[in-house]
Amino acid sequence: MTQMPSALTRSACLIDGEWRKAASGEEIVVTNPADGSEVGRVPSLSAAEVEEAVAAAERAFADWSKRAARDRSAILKRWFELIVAHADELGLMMTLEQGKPLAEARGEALYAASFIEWFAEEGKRVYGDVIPSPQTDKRILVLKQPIGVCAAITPWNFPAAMITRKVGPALAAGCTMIVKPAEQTPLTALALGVLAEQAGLPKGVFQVVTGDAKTVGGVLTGSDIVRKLSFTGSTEIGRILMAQSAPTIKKLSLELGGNAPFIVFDDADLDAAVEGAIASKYRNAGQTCVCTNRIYVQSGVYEAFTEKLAARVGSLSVGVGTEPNVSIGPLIDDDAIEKVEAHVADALEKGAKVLAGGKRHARGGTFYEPTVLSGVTQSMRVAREETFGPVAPVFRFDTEEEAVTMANATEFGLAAYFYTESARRVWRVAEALEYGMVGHNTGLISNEVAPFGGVKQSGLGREGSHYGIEDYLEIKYLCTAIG
Ligand SMILES: NC(=O)C1=CN([C@@H]2O[C@H](COP(=O)(O)OP(=O)(O)OC[C@H]3O[C@@H](n4cnc5c(N)ncnc54)[C@H](OP(=O)(O)O)[C@@H]3O)[C@@H](O)[C@H]2O)C=CC1
Ligand SMILES: O=C(O)CCCC(=O)O
Repeated sequence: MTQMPSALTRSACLIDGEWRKAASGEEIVVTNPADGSEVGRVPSLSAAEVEEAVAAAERAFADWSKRAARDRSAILKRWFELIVAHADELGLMMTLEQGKPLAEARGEALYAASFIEWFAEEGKRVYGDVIPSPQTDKRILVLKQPIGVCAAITPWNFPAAMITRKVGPALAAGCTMIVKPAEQTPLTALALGVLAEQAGLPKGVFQVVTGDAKTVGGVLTGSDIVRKLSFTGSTEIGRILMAQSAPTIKKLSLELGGNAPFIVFDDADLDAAVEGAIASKYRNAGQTCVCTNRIYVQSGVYEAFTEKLAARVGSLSVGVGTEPNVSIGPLIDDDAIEKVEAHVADALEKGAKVLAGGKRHARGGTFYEPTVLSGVTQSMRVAREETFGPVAPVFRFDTEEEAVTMANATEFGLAAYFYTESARRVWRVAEALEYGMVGHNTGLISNEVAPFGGVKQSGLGREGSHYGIEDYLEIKYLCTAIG
């Protein structure tokens, strides 16, 4: 059995510069989704222990926020370099606790590092403003200051990148941050803590706490000291955390569920569209909030596109992420595969047809065959709910207006994609899609320089890009009389 990389593996939480177990001795067992075997254990902290982390973050903020941005940047750069230097070990760790194939996992380690590097630079460019005053004896200035102690609650699908995308801007801005990773993937979060220590981040600036979600989340949302919460995960939990944050009027960044449409017009380059659909749909076995959830294809190319897509999907290999040339690993757990099965069963009952896959993979466990369904309609569950698995339901449409209407018929608004060779259509469709991110002739849109985030019930705020650091800054207006 492949072992976790020992130099980065911790079974204790990083609190106030110390590696601490739960006083109760309680632990959470972390398993490999490929075979259910145990890959590690982490503490299940009590509320009081999480409160200690909050107090330590407040103490650390006093010094960290006062440092020159250049000094914070130098430490973050070292952290970035260490993450890059350990990309292989971090990749292996993610494959073992999350399941994604090694190449994807290593890619995530580098993607995660890119947010630290980017915000190490952006932190030096937090500019204020001088506003022309309506009165001659006054001057009006705008200062930007770090919000204070921040908390992050992160998901299992990107065990490293969803942490660094939040911690990078927070720390660069001068905030301190406590992270609660998902119970399925805490080891990568703790490994980032090991590298943060090596980089010289002062104690209390970046802390990782593990434990029961309601207990930890209750402390982080209830605390008056925590001034901001950043969450990536389901819309359902986002709503709960928003409500829990209301009494203390916390600032919130919420990256929630998606239901991404992928529209292929008659004039699209079909081969490019098929490759885009493969990249967007089957990345991380379909377990990404920006993964295509619904494919809309115009009538003139419907048969040609679905045929090509099904043939290409047939070439994807399913297997354990540590095996060579695997493109699709296991789903995260039983709930995930049961949801995929239920969505496929519902579609088939209502008249859809299987063009590829359509059932659990012969390997057993939570492996599911990459699937293509044709003859899909808006009445099916796959049209309304995020499947979060390797299933591509293909819908048919006739007009541009119809495609846009169907694409927008959802409470979600994270990512959308469309393929067309018409320059006129690019503007019309991009502007009409009610989404925070739109890919034209591409199925991959995420990187550290672009603003990631959604509209409607997909969330609040933007991560990455020069906009991302604003979410960790307060504006202070200074009016000074000079007369
Ligand atoms: N937008 C996205 O990127 C993601 C979307 N999803 C969607 O959500 C579905 C369910 O996935 P799931 O893992 O359950 O996602 P959740 O939203 O439940 O989990 C995300 C994070 O929230 C934490 N959490 C859960 N409940 C609470 C709570 N009451 N208070 C505080 N923190 C809490 C989890 O902790 P713990 O792990 O300890 O329970 C985890 O750290 C998926 O099928 C997918 O559709 C899932 C993950 C990411
Ligand atoms: O599912 C998510 O929330 C993570 C999105 C990964 C990406 O940055 O593309």
